[in-house]
Amino acid sequence: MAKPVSIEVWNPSGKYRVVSTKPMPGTRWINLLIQNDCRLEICTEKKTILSVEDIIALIGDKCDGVIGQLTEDWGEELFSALSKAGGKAFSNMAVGYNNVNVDAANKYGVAVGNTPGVLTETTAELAASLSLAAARRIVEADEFMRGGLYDGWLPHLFVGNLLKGQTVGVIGAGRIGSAYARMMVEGFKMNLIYFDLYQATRLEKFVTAYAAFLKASGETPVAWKRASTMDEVLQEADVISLHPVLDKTTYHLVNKERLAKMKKEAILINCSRGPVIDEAALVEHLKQNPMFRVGLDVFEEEPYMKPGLAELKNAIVVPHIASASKWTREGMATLAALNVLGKIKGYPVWFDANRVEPFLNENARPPSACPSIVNAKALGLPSSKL
Ligand SMILES: NC(=O)C1=CN([C@@H]2O[C@H](COP(=O)(O)OP(=O)(O)OC[C@H]3O[C@@H](n4cnc5c(N)ncnc54)[C@H](O)[C@@H]3O)[C@@H](O)[C@H]2O)C=CC1
Ligand SMILES: O=C(O)C(=O)CO
Repeated sequence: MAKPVSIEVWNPSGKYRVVSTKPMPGTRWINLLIQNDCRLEICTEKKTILSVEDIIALIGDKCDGVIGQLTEDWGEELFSALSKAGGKAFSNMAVGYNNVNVDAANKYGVAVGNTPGVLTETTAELAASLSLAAARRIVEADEFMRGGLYDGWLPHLFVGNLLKGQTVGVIGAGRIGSAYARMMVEGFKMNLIYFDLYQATRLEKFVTAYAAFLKASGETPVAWKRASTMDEVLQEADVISLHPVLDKTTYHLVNKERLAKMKKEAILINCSRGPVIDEAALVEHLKQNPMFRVGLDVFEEEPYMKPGLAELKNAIVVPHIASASKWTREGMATLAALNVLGKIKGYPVWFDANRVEPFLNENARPPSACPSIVNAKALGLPSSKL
């Protein structure tokens, strides 16, 4: 696409030109921008992943801010183009921003927004769904039914794992990892082992209190442990879910050697980023260990899967849909738009990116702040005292 042909324009006479590289769910984000004197241009090109050239064409000669997607490569070229067009604001419609070169953004003085918090529970719910689906072999059983193979109940038919009393392992116990851990511990009475660079104090308090509740009710209490190494989690847990950010320290965090340390019948879930797992090594491991199961929402080279993965019955694969609930996706769009709008208006940055609820209340005007700017410190942006 040398020049984008299909663009939807809102509020053509608006003072500030804001570009969204994709249509996004809901209308609140559109209304917030146009009520604040923005001319909004939404790229409606029928092409899933826009190239750097496509986005440069969209930015054009004058652009105050861009709302972009995690599929786009926001590096030197795009931040340079945005800066030349007078833009000082970019927001990913995602909490993860491994597609963004923040150093390049800093160089051009462009604020980089992301959308934390609004997708925490939705993403954790998908990780929990994949855990259950893998443990109880739901996808295989569904295919079996639809294939007309069911000819009556049998004692051995699709026998899976009981989660109750087993151990759930979480790697990266931040917002999403902690929410997932709470769901699995409270929902299925699993014990918890986690590994993170930081202590997950609130999560530990929650599991301690829940264990006390179970004990007082005459039930076996759940237990928790903060592992001092990731390998401890891999060796001890029955279900392991990956929730770290993707950076240099987490690239291929789960590789051939680490897979070999896991239990033969373990379940591995990935709703973080594909490259956290060495996917080729995973395919080999799945082939060698038919009782080992995985639930994957993300892939090393999206939208592709490594050869062999699609044929494996012990793998459940879904197309990066962990944050795909209506409320969450509309909220992500709102946060992304408010990041860009806030920077254009010169608003300060919200004091706590973990508490973005005031921006999501549809019945109230959002605070005059940017909800979450990841390079606020580097750019010396003021913080909101609200
Ligand atoms: N599949 C999907 O649709 C979605 C994927 N994500 C991914 O999930 C990631 C996590 O999101 P949040 O929980 O909101 O972020 P967060 O920042 O609250 O949590 C990330 C955690 O990873 C930990 N961490 C960093 N390096 C680590 C390492 N080497 N080993 C162990 N832990 C490490 C951090 O200390 C932090 O606690 C995002 O960065 C994004 O890539 C997020 C939402 C939806
Ligand atoms: O927010 C993210 O990081 C995603 O992967 C999409 O929800």
